[in-house]
Order: sequence, then structure tokens, then C-alpha cells
Amino acid sequence: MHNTLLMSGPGDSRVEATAFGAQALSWHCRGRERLYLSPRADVSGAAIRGGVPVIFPQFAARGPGPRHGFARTLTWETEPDPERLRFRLRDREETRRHWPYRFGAELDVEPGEDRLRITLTVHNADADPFEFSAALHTYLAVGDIAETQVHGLEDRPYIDSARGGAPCPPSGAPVRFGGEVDRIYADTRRLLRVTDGEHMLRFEAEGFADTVVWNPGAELAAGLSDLEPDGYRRFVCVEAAQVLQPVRLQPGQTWTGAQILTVQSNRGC
Ligand SMILES: O=P(O)(O)OC[C@H]1O[C@H](O)[C@H](O)[C@@H](O)[C@@H]1O
Repeated sequence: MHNTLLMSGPGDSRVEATAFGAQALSWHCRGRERLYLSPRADVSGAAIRGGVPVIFPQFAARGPGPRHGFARTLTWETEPDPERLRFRLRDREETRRHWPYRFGAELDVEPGEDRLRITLTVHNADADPFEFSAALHTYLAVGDIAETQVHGLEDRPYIDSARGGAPCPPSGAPVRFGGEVDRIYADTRRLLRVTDGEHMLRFEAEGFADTVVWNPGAELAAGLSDLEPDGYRRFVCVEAAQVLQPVRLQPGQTWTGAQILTVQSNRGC
């Protein structure tokens, strides 16, 4: 089991995270848990299924390194800060084995009264430019995936990763989940809303240009040993991402991306 750090914000907002992967595992706000963490998550050193995995420096298998990058399976340093959980990762032998650059990354997790802000900063400490992809792979807790919708992407084309990366035109409707959904929406700098029939959460990003929406659906979920039976019904991944156009940083340059989740309404609670 990984050690966890706690940070309380105003009201009942409280976040729990682990230095392993700099991963937020729980965000309790306005009376309920807002993130999904699989009870069968592998805590032996593999990627943890749930919370907010940090994807860096590659997304999925779009690169030669480990799937979704090495950041989610390395232990980050922690830095004391009274208002946020702050994690830092610098290049080291394990990172240079996969990605030969000198870099510094920071992840800040800040619980607000009705919001959670997660900020990723990447600095090029190398003598050469480098490119990377990144995502905050947020597992949002939902009452039932069958009732869940993601609003705000109706007019955006997307890449359908569930269909071999096929480019698809805008669907004209909120995203609904009747099976596997795995999409990369490009250029989504706008407010998104996630509803599950009972609750509504606002999802905003800064710096990240893309949004990934994922739920494995029943069939694929049955093959994921770190998910409980029917666990796929209890989350939707909405990910602030920079995937389709990797970030290019010159020596000395810094990039920052953030994701802000806000509890908008809490009908039924
Ligand atoms: O199982 P993981 O390596 O954590 O990946 C989980 C999911 O991450 C992203 O959302 C990708 O778009 C999906 O294709 C992938 O299945």
C-alpha cells in the first residue's frame, strides 16, 4: 500500500494523494467522494487504477517509452506547502533510460471550497529541445455510467481510439456511454460539464489543448484485473490532455497545464 498525504481546503473539501505517481486518490467535497479509485487497484508498484494518474511524457502507446509514460509509476519528491500538495520529479537514471532528457516536473494539488485544481509544470533543463505529451487522467466518480453524459464537446470532431484512431465528425450530442468510449477531442478550450443524472461537475482546463474521454464498457472492463466487477459503471475518465500536438520546449523553457474541477450542483445530496 502506498503512503498517502492529506490536504484540507475550505469547507469539507479534502484531498488525498500519494507520492507514487504524484497521484490524487480521493477528493471529498460537498458531502461526497468525487473521484473513483478501484478497490482492486494494484498497489504493488504498477499504475494505480483510479484518482488522477499523471500521464507524462507520452500518451498511451504513442511513443517508444512505457505506456502512458513513466511519471505514473515513479515516486515523486514531496515539498511542504501549507496550501497545496506539491510533488516534484526530476530526470534520473530510470527516466533517462526511456527519455534521454534533463527535465523538472511539478504537480500541485489544491483543494478549494467547491473545487480541485491540479497543475502540472514541465521545465526543460536540457541543452536540447524536447517534445512531450501529457494528461491528467481523471477518474470521475459517477452514480451510473449509463446515466452519465459529458456536455460541451457536441461540435468538436474527434479521434476514435476505440476504432483504430478513426477521425470522426462532431456527433452533435453529449457523449453517452453504452459500451467502450475512447475518444481524443482536439482543441477543446472550453467549459465541459459532466452529469450522471444526479450530480453535475464543471471541468475546465488551462494549457492543455485536448480532452480525452474514456470508459472501457462492460466487455473491455471484464479483462481489466484491477477493476471490480461492474466497476466500469462507477467512473468516467475525462482527461485534460496534450496529445495530438505534443508540447515542444526549448532549453530553459517551461510549460504549465491545469485542470479545474468544480462541484456545480448536488441534487439528491
Ligand atoms: O489501462 P491504462 O494504461 O491506464 O489506460 C487506460 C486508458 O487511458 C486512456 O484513456 C486511453 O485513451 C485509453 O485507450 C486507455 O485504455
